[in-house]
Amino acid sequence: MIEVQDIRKAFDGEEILKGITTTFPKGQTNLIIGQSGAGKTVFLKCLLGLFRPDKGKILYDGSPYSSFSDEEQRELRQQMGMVFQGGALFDSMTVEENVMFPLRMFTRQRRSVMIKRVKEVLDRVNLAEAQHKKFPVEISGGMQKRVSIARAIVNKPKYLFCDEPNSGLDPQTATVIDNLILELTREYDITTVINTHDMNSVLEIGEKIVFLKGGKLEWEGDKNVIFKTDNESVTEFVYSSDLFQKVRKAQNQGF
Ligand SMILES: Nc1ncnc2c1ncn2[C@@H]1O[C@H](COP(=O)(O)OP(=O)(O)OP(=O)(O)O)[C@@H](O)[C@H]1O
Repeated sequence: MIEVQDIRKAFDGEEILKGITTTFPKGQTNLIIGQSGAGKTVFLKCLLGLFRPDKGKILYDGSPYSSFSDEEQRELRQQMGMVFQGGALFDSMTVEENVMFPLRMFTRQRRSVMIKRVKEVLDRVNLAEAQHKKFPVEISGGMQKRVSIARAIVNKPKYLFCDEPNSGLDPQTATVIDNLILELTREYDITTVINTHDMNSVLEIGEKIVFLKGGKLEWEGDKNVIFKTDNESVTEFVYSSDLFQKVRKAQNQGF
C-alpha cells in the first residue's frame, strides 16, 4: 500500500502538486486520470522517488520515504517495477536480455537461475518462446508491451508503476494488456499505480480512480461510481470520450 499525505511540488516557484492526499491499496489497480497538464506525471514521479515532494509524506507499506537511509531508498527502488509509455526496451538487446536486465543490475543470482526466471515471466505474460530471442523491432507493439511488463515484474516488485501502458495499441490489444496488468497485480498482491488517458482502461480496470485537476485531487472513486458522480469536472472529462457517450446513451435507454 502507498499512502500519500498532503504532498506538494513546485518548479521555479510554480506549484504543480497542490496538496494531494490519497491511498493506493495493494492487490488492485489504481488509476490516475486527468486533463493534460493536471500533474499526473509529476505525481507518478514523486511516487517513484524521482521527484522529492517539497512538503508532505509518501509512505510505502507504512514507512515514510523521508525517513529512509540511502540503503533503504536503494532497496525500495529494487522493489519497484516500471512500465514506460513507449515500452522503453533496449533495441540492442533481445527480448530475453531486456527482461534479464533488472536481475543483472540488482541481484547476484547465477545466470542459470536468471534464465529460468526470465522464461517463467515471459511465459506468464504469454509471450511465445519463438519470440524470446528476437529484438524489439522484430516483434509487434503489443508483444513489446508484454516484454516491458515481464521486465517490470521479473524482480518480484512490491510496487508497479505504469505510465500510459496502452499508448500506441489498438483497443483490443489494449484491453488484453490492461487485464494482464490486473491479473498480475492480484496474483502477486502488488500495489499498482497506472497513469492513463484511456477511458477503456477506466471502465475495464478502474478499481480505484484518482482524478487530478490543476494539481489537486478533484475526485476519487471506482469504475462503478464514476458514471454516477455529479462532479462536473469529472463528468466533463469522462464524457468527452466516445466510449462513455455510448455507455451513457445505453444507460439512458435502460440497458
Ligand atoms: N521537471 C519539470 N520542471 C518544470 N516543470 C515541470 C517539470 N515536469 C513537469 N512540469 C510542469 O508540470 C505541469 C504538469 O505536468 P505533468 O507532465 O505532470 O502533466 P500530466 O498531467 O502528466 O500531462 P499529460 O497528460 O499531458 O502527460 C506542466 O505544466 C509541466 O510543464
